[in-house]
Amino acid sequence: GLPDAAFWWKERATCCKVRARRFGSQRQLVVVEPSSTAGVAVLKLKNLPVNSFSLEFLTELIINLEKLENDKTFRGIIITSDCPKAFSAGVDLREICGKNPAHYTEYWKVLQDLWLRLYLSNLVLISAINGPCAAGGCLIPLTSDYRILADNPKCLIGLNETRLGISAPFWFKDPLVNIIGHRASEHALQLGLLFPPAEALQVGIVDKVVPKDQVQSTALSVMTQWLAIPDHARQLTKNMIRKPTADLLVKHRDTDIQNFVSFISRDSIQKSLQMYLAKLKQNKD
Ligand SMILES: CCCCCCCCCCC/C=C/C(=O)SCCNC(=O)CCNC(=O)[C@H](O)C(C)(C)COP(=O)(O)OP(=O)(O)OC[C@H]1O[C@@H](n2cnc3c(N)ncnc32)[C@H](O)[C@@H]1OP(=O)(O)O
Repeated sequence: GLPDAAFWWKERATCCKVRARRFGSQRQLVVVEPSSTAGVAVLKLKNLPVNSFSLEFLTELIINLEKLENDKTFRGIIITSDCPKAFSAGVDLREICGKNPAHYTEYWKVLQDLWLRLYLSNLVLISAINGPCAAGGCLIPLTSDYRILADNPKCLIGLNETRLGISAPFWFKDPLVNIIGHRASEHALQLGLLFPPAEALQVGIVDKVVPKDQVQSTALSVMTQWLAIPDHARQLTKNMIRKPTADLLVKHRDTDIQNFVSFISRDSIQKSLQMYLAKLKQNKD
């Protein structure tokens, strides 16, 4: 529950800061701005070109989320993309291709950290999804409290892992099941479906679809509704609903890492990821 998670966060926060010093990059991959609504921050993902989850980007994202969580002036965060091509292309395939087990272990731990930080956040999280959102990229919307998608045929959203010859981990699957239900998840996950906006709304993977230029303003007005509820009551309720799902990862983190590392290290898996990456590079607009 929360004490466990608090323990993990403290320990992992130190690791994140050490890692951030290691990268020492000048690029700002995450931009946080106060919004026009008091108590609301807008967090912009800016890892060009497609907000793929590199280790450096994940580290910066976690540090920024932690700062907001600990800053009592903030009650809610709107998460959006500052990359014209995508909300997020998910796991950076270069992080899970051609590296060694120690790297895969570190990477997976950090991805778990991000998930826990988001899923158990006390703040109201709203995803303003203004671009395509694939596989691991859905980690942010699926751990948010509310999801708004831009009404554009390019804005596909879903867990398409099977199309890469891999499987989504249980902690991607569980929030999806909680949100869209068992049968729809069974269908979406096995076929690796990427939903266009109208279908995404129909299946329930997003809560609202609006024209792209209204995503931000809609997120702010939805946030106002959520902030009308007293924080302590909303937080207790959120924790009560999410704790059983979160506990599964908190309790099985090490096994999950071992499973991931042995799965991703297989030659056959490496081959299919390399093929997918090569295909992405060929299919240029
Ligand atoms: C016992 C069992 C245990 C189970 C253990 C679990 C197993 C593993 C679980 C791993 C979970 C992984 C989750 C993932 O997230 S995998 C990534 C999936 N992502 C995708 O499929 C999206 C891929 N990208 C796209 O579809 C498009 O790029 C996009 C629609 C987002 C944008 O299209 P656009 O045409 O505008 O741009 P480009 O395609 O030209 O992309 C620009 C450059 O970015 C590179 N790129 C894109 N996505 C990625 C990525 N995910 N990783 C790395 N690089 C990426 C692309 O190649 C272009 O690069 P270049 O400009 O250099 O060519």
